[in-house]
Amino acid sequence: MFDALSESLESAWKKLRGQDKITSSNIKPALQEIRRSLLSADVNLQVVKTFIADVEKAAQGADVISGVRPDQQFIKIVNDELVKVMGESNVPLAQAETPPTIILMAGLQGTGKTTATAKLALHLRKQNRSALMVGTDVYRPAAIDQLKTLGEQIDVPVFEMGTEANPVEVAKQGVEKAKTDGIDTVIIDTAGRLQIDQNMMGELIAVKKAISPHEVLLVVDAMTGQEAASLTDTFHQQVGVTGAILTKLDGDTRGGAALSVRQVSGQPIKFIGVGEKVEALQPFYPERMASRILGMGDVVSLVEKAQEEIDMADAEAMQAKMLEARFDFNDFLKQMRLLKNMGSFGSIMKMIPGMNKLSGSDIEKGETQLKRTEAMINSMTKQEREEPELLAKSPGRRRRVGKGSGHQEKDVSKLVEDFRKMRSMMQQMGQGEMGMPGMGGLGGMFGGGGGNPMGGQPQPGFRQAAGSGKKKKKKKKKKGFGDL
Ligand SMILES: Nc1nc2c(ncn2[C@@H]2O[C@H](COP(=O)(O)OP(=O)(O)OP(=O)(O)O)[C@@H](O)[C@H]2O)c(=O)[nH]1
Repeated sequence: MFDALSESLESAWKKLRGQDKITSSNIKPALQEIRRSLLSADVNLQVVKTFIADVEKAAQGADVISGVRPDQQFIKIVNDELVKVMGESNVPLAQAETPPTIILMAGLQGTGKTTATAKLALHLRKQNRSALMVGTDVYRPAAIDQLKTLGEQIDVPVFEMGTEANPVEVAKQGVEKAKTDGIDTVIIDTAGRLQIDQNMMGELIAVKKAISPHEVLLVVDAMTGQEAASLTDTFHQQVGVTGAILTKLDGDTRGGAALSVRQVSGQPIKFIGVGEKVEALQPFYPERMASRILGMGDVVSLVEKAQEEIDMADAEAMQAKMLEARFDFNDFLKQMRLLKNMGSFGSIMKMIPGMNKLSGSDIEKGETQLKRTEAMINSMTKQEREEPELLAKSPGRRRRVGKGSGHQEKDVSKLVEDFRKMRSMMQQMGQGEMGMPGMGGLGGMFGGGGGNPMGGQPQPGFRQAAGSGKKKKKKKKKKGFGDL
């Protein structure tokens, strides 16, 4: 089934490919395919409709990006919207200022509530946080036994009062026990029913009222499919949930429930269950789920490709700016952030030929300098970032920026001077000299030539790169830095 879908989606993209830009009419066939794809991934119909409307809106507002084909741009828009709807990644559990943190588990029978209770307890234990699990399912003796077995397995205590007790009382006393024992987090497992039923809801509401939990986690079986939306709605309306755990994602479901749960409740999915074992709990990452819901490997690679093209178009625009000396502090900051996103300064430096012998203290100095530079740029006005000459001309402005960022006027002065030198050097450089498009900015940041906004020693190799002699280029190779 997925293959057939993949083909029809692919043909929809192809139709878009020949267009000049995205328009509301030329994306219609592709939208139809996405709609079909989401429905077959078990996303609720209403949720699909809202999502398609959002994608249409985002596509209409999209600018033409030179060098990027409309189909690539559009698929990226779809992916980004999907990620956006599914919210933040890796949202942590609530933590009470004064322990114990109280977590109430809710959900239908068989969704994996008890297993998820143990998975969470183990997750907390791994973070050196102590946990107590409380079994309030008095209707099924097997439920309490299951919790006790899991508790022994992960070495986490279980509080229970047998099958004659009142669940609200068990929950209250469980919390008291956690307080007395100085436990960090108490997780209350509750009884489920096969379907929503008022007794279950009434009991959950009463337990919640009695213990005022910091977190109410709805456990949803990812195989639930279309039902996930109405189920989430009922739990959220009646009990109020603060997050969800989506279980059984190790199965072959496409995970459309994730989109429904998130969109209906507006609450984050905090974890996913990926197996029966207690270790099989993972943080929720919207990007991964978006790929899974879109379902097809080739769609994922299309998104990656689209991302690459967009980055490349951006890099080319940046390079054109450098060559025309229009490169300003905003661009510089962007390059710095790009560098940060790529990983630690040290790990990137080590990837540069000839730079792998940098000592730990060199790397530390570089990192500190990056932070200082960023702080100074952040203290500049919008106009100053766009026109560095303003700072070059005015000691008053430099003093203000220095003060705002915890530096002295002379530091700002040096940054501006180095930046201007670097920029004029960039202008002199031909594209061939820069190796990869867009990398010139990074070269400058690593302390290019006479201008060195990093504050490190000028790099002879880089300065030579500005020249055009072949001999000089050979020499530079040895030093390595100019290879950038
Ligand atoms: N494959 C898979 N199975 C899971 C996962 N989570 C739970 N299960 C299994 O699903 C079944 C039901 O899990 P339970 O934890 O007992 O479900 P529950 O919601 O507590 O059910 P009640 O106690 O009856 O309300 C068990 O066989 C679990 O091993 C998961 O992430 N993946």
